[in-house]
This record gives sequence, structure tokens and C-alpha cells, in this order.
Amino acid sequence: MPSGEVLVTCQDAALTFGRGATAVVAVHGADVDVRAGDRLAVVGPSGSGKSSLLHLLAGLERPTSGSVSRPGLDGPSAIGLVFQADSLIPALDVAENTALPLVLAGRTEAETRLPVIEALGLVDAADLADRLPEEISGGQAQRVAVARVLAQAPRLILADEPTGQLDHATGAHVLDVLLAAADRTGAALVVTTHDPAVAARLTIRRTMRDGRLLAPEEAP
Ligand SMILES: Nc1ncnc2c1ncn2[C@@H]1O[C@H](COP(=O)(O)OP(=O)(O)OP(=O)(O)O)[C@@H](O)[C@H]1O
Repeated sequence: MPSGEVLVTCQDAALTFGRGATAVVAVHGADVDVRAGDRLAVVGPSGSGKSSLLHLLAGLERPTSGSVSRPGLDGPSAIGLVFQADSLIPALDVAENTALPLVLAGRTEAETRLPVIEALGLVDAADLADRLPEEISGGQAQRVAVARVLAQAPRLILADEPTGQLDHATGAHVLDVLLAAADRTGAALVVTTHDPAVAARLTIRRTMRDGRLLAPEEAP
């Protein structure tokens, strides 16, 4: 039985892009709760609507119909986002990239130092602090993207195909780091993926097909 506090709830939430004949229904009425402590995989092929659903959960898109509410989250910094790749700012070093959400939230550089060191330590990237994004590998960059989210101490981490552009072993390591970091910080974690092996690492799996979030009992 689900027991954690509800952080985000989607009720019959739909997302349509465009209008009329060219409208694309990216998400048909989806019902899903994300609770504290959840480890949720949203799995489905390319174009099935996974990113769109994640954007609804994050508040990056408003539902065209139905509702999305976040009873357990107060403010934007309660959600941390990890994207597929290339999300680091090229001109900033790893420590500055990790500090960025905190700086944008109004913290001084001195105030960011400790959370940044802790976050980089959690993803095993403390030794990369002075490097530029072009001086690290794709797997290292994804670990830094995870650190950047952890520095924010969010209650919910939303990761959109975080291993999508990595080889199998590197992707598995990034996922290890993400899961361990969520455990350490107590954050709930939602990961979208087309890879059943990635989905198998999370405790709850929901399948998307053609914009429909299948009920757990409908999943293949
Ligand atoms: N901004 C947009 N404008 C118009 N159509 C969009 C937009 N974003 C997504 N779509 C369409 O919505 C559908 C779902 O896309 P979405 O990116 O959510 O799927 P996905 O499962 O995440 O795919 P991928 O794994 O390739 O990112 C697709 O048909 C896509 O073309």
C-alpha cells in the first residue's frame, strides 16, 4: 500500500500541442501520484509522451485539461531536474555549474561552497570541481548534472532519459549515483526511459504508449 506523503498528483491530466487538424495529444488524461520516497520509472518508446508527462509533473507545462497539483512541494527549488545531456553551461567550471541553482535562488558564492562540495562528493566527482564541461566525459557530466540537483536539496528529482546518450556501463553508473543520492537525501525520484533495464532498477514502473499512461495492470 502507498504510504508516503503525496508530492505531486496528476488527475486526468492531458497535454495537447497545437490546435485543430495539426494538434498532437502528447499526454491523454493521465492519473499518477508521486509520493515521498517513490522510485518511479516512466517507460515507453520514443514519442510516447514521457518527456511531456515529466514536464507536467515539473510544472514546465500546464495541463490542457485535468489537473496537476503539488501538495507536498513548496516552491520551484523543491523540484530538481536532470536532462538527457549537455545541460552544463560550457563557460562555467564544474563547481560553478553545480552552484548555479543556488546562486540563481539568491545565495552568495560563499554560501554555496559547502553544499557544492557535499553534492559533488555524493556523485564521486569532487576531483572534477575545477574542470570545464569540455574537459570531462559524458558520464562525468551526467554525474555533475545530478550533483547540481542535489545541491538544491529538492524533495523530488525528475530525470528525463538521464542515461539516454550514455553507453550501457556508464549509464548504469549514473543510475547507481542517482539512486544512491536519492536514498541519501530522501528525495523521491522519477526517471523516464525507453530502456527496460533502466526501468527495472526502480521500484515502481509505469508504461506510456501513444500518449497514454497505462494503468499498472495494463502494462506488458
Ligand atoms: N513542443 C511541442 N510541440 C509539438 N509537439 C510536441 C512538442 N513536444 C512534444 N511533442 C509531440 O508530443 C509527442 C510526445 O513527445 P515526448 O517528447 O513527450 O515523447 P517521449 O516519449 O519523451 O519521446 P523521446 O524519448 O523521443 O523524448 C510526440 O509526438 C512529439 O512529437
